[in-house]
Amino acid sequence: MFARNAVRTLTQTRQFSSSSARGINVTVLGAGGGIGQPLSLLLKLDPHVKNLNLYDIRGAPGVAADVSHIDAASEVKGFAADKLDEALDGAEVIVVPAGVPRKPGMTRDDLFATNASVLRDLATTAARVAPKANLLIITNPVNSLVPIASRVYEKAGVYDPRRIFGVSTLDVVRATRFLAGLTGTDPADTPVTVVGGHSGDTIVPLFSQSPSAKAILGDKEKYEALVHRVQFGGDEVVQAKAGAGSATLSMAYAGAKFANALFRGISGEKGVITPSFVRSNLYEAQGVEYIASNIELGANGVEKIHPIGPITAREEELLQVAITGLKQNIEKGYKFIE
Ligand SMILES: NC(=O)C1=CN([C@@H]2O[C@H](COP(=O)(O)OP(=O)(O)OC[C@H]3O[C@@H](n4cnc5c(N)ncnc54)[C@H](O)[C@@H]3O)[C@@H](O)[C@H]2O)C=CC1
Ligand SMILES: O=C([O-])CC(=O)C(=O)O
Repeated sequence: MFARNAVRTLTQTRQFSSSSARGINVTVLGAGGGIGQPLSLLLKLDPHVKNLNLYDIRGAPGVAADVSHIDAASEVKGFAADKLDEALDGAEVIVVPAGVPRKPGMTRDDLFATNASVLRDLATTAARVAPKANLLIITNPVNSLVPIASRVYEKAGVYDPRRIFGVSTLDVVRATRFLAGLTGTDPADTPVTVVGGHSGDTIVPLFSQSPSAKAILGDKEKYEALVHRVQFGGDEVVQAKAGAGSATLSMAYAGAKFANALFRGISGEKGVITPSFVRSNLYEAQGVEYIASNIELGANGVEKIHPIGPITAREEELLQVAITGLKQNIEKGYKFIE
């Protein structure tokens, strides 16, 4: 009796929604890591996924053997270091958490020296083997690595700006959770849009667009503390892990959540809207070619970039600070690739 109920409950409360599931081929690059392992687990549970290829320079076949025993429909395969082409063959969505994480005292930009080459090399192969796949970049610094990947695809003659995403969903998840913690509401009822980039003061939560944040907006001290916590939430985890890395579980959740939104868009669901760091003309006039804002996802990736919408004078100030930081981060990426 208990077992039957438990099984039914598990099936009925699938983690991610699937109004229109169709089989999608997904490859994870960096699947053996702190994010890669739980992310692979969550992708295995997503009913949109048909084939799940797990690649890493270390340990992917083991992770794949483990995840493949889970009783979900998708087929899981593991690929060792010298099998990158095979891992990418036929991919429609590529999720990349490959690279080094921060230790206390480091900024995300300090990861550039190592991760820029990792991303450039993986993107070069992805552009050759699966040029039409959607590329979801989790690796930091996102603000610089999305421009690098874009240039790699441009040089390969296969650039489609609608298909390269910087995953900034963890900022949305944090803003939503932290606000709900203050207001006592269910996070599901208090979504927050976060725009800008993914590091420190380039992260701009738009609490004025969340009705439940009204009381917080009126309390300057509380509001500023909340904004700061969203902008530097990553540091909180890095410090608490004390040298053992940065956010992995919440990031795996955020990565799987964004991937699920993309899967739904690809599968034909209308009105799937969430923030992501993408090529955008919203602030091009100010010299910024990439920025996170709400985007609508569809068959070809980014179907529509939504405007920032009405914001407060303080949010406009935060956005201008973000734009200054983003310009430098993007320029650094471009310089590296040239
Ligand atoms: N976008 C976001 O919101 C977030 C991004 N991150 C970033 O995600 C990245 C990964 O973090 P963790 O999983 O904690 O690190 P980790 O060190 O636990 O795992 C990274 C994995 O990447 C693999 N790897 C390294 N070079 C590779 C290559 N050339 N090809 C394939 N795999 C390769 C490693 O073998 C390792 O298994 C870091 O750069 C981190 O800063 C972390 C949290 C949030
Ligand atoms: O803080 C880090 O280095 C990892 C990250 O991007 C986050 O947790 O938002």
